[in-house]
Amino acid sequence: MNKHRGLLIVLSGPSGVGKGTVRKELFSQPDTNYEYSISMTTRNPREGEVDGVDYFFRTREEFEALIKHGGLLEHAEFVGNYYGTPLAYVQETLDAGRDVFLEIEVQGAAQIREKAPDALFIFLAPPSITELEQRLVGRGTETEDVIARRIATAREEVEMMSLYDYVVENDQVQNACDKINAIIVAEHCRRERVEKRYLSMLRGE
Ligand SMILES: Nc1ncnc2c1ncn2[C@@H]1O[C@H](COP(=O)(O)OP(=O)(O)OP(=O)(O)O)[C@@H](O)[C@H]1O
Ligand SMILES: Nc1nc2c(ncn2[C@@H]2O[C@H](COP(=O)(O)O)[C@@H](O)[C@H]2O)c(=O)[nH]1
Repeated sequence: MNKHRGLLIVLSGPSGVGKGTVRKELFSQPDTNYEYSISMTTRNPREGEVDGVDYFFRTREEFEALIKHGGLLEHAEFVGNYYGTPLAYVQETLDAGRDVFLEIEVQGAAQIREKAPDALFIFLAPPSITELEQRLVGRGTETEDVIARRIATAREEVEMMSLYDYVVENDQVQNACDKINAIIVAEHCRRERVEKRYLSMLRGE
């Protein structure tokens, strides 16, 4: 069994900022050594999305049953659909000493702040709200009405960025990935230093 518990990494930010794009780029790198937690949602799959790969697509009844049975680490209702993080996978992976990467919206991140304050919280910020809107329109996956609701929500979400450990602007995908990787490495080093200091204190050094 591994001595260390894995690190829980939470990447959050408004819809359309590029969380999924950045996450896919991070996970396409051969030396990535954290695991992606696949979320559950009640929204309909977009073209090309696969159940069990992009999301676990479930009905509202199935999702609500899981909430009732404590099967989710966090969950939120976002623009009319439920989204949540299955608890068992996160627990098992962290217990096995592997880092887990979550890509979630801000209400869910706030719940994790309460339950797991030692997680690492990174807010992915857009260069501007205008650019955010252009990205959502350019993605072409939502109706005008849903885009307007997501932008209205985004205006509130960006107010929350000061609650995060780090804010990374997604100006260019590769820049954002490099910064996120550097933050994760730095966080591991910081934790090692804290642990060493604590152990030497216990030994009375
Ligand atoms: N740095 C960037 N510069 C320009 N366009 C980008 C950048 N990052 C992502 N995009 C584009 O913005 C759109 C939204 O990106 P993406 O779907 O990754 O956002 P998201 O934050 O995961 O959205 P959601 O939260 O709705 O799932 C996509 O069309 C993507 O190609
Ligand atoms: N609180 C959670 N939010 C999640 C989770 N998985 C994804 N999301 C976020 O929801 C919105 C909308 O996603 P979309 O795929 O419909 O565009 C976006 O901000 C996602 O990051 C989750 O498990 N919990």
